[in-house]
Amino acid sequence: MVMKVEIFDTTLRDGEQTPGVALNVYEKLEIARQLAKLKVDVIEAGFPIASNGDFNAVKTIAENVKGPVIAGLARANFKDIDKAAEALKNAESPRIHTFIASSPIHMQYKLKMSPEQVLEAAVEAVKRAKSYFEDVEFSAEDATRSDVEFLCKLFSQTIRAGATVINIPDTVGYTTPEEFANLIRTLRERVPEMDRVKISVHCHNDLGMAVANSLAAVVNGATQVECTINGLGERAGNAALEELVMALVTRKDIYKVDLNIDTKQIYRTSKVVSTLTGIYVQPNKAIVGANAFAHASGIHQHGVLSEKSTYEIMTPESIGLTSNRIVLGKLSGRHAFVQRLKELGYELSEDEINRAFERFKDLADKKKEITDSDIEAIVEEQVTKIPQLIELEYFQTSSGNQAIATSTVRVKIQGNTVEEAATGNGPVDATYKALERACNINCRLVDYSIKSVSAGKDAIGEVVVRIEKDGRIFTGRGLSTDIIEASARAYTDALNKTLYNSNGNKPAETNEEE
Ligand SMILES: CC(=O)SCCNC(=O)CCNC(=O)[C@H](O)C(C)(C)COP(=O)(O)OP(=O)(O)OC[C@H]1O[C@@H](n2cnc3c(N)ncnc32)[C@H](O)[C@@H]1OP(=O)(O)O
Ligand SMILES: CC(C)C(=O)C(=O)O
Repeated sequence: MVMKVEIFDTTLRDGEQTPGVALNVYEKLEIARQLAKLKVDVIEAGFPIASNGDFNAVKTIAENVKGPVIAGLARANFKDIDKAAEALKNAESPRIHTFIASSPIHMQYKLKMSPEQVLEAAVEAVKRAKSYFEDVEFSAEDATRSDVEFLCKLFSQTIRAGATVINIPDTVGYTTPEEFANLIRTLRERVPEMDRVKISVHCHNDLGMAVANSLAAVVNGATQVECTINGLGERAGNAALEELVMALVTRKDIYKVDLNIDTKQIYRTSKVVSTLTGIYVQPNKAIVGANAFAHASGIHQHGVLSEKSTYEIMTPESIGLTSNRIVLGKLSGRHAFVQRLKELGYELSEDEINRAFERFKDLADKKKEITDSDIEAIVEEQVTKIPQLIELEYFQTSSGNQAIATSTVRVKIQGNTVEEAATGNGPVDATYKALERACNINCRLVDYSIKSVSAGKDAIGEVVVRIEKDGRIFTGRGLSTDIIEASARAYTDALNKTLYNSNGNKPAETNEEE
């Protein structure tokens, strides 16, 4: 039988211990709802004794989020446990997570307690928690720097007192995969009671080994892993949920475990957490970083264009992205360049491609990333000029915070003058709708960007739009000191290209008339 590993998400508790992060009740609830969509098994919603805000957050999540077990943290004392029980009482599946440190350093200098006192406090805490709920987790904080004999005693007695989950934290990220694997094996061998509970691990990333240590524990029998979205957490953070999950899924051949997680929700969850915590994800972060599915070098780009699995060990779709990204720059090759030309609707001759590619490489030496608009400009300047089938003759908009935005446009389309009006969600939207009507073209706006290309009050605004028609992308550019006019010109430019293309012209063919 394939072993099941449960995912215990502690973004809302240990993740909130990230310096600079403080989530309010609404933000915590939103994250918890997203974690439920991700189908984590357990949400550790907070530490109810910490503050009234955290108590309310745990209570609100317990009352509103169904599906996962909802856990609340408590030190090994009755005050914390009673408070956690109060916050969790309306949860569908509540769990009290109580902990106390077991390492000589922590017991002597922090708790100022003897091992016997720690043992007694742990057992009493578990019994108290058990008087509220069936599901009780006990953690031996700093387990990886604890005496193994003492850990065995602590786990044996807390299980007998009613713990249903035993957590073995690497609180300070000190252990290594080999050492941690050995610890989990030893505890399972020496504590017979461990067979009847879930064995959990909670690894910190101080030496960058949180995920590797957690995986080593899974191989040795851990059935629950504690982790956070984007690897948030105290100091260097916790094991990153997305990395753990995708390692277990992608290398199922090695780990041979089942998970409940809906991996397609991973990217969205990462975004929600980074937006609400304000902690940005580094671009090269595994799985959810902006570059995790981006290819920048020619040899790799050629590989993935031929067969994605040459350089992708998992699909972008599996984490909820729509596609990978080919980033054009100075290290790109001809294959990727030609592919992008095709995607942009150009069909060039060999000679035209050669000229455009040469210009592309020159530009790429000066610019970090070559955008679609740059490629359009290269092709138009080097290879082709598209005739103006649509000319914007006139436009007028009216809008205001109390008025429905309206726009009237007059265009000359293949020699005929057409006037149309439309309302919209703002003057730009109204103008775009009026232009579509006037030109009788149905298309989808994919991207709109505006930037200033000069300085000062009379700065010129450049609008670049990308529209999709029949699966092809067309880019339009417009310049004006009036941003509505720049927007209207950019859209007219893009519509002109769609019309030219649908008239049966090859978009990049040289046209001598122009
Ligand atoms: C490894 C982890 O990540 S554990 C979770 C860490 N998270 C947090 O600490 C965030 C929330 N914490 C807080 O809001 C506060 O620290 C509180 C409310 C828990 C406690 O606040 P205070 O009462 O002001 O105590 P303070 O934080 O200064 O010191 C911790 C006290 O708890 C004791 N303590 C620490 N861990 C435990 C434990 N597991 N069981 C029992 N007592 C403990 C310490 O010995 C110390 O006791 P003392 O006040 O008698 O000296
Ligand atoms: C409370 C425990 C599980 C913890 O956060 C740690 O040891 O890092």
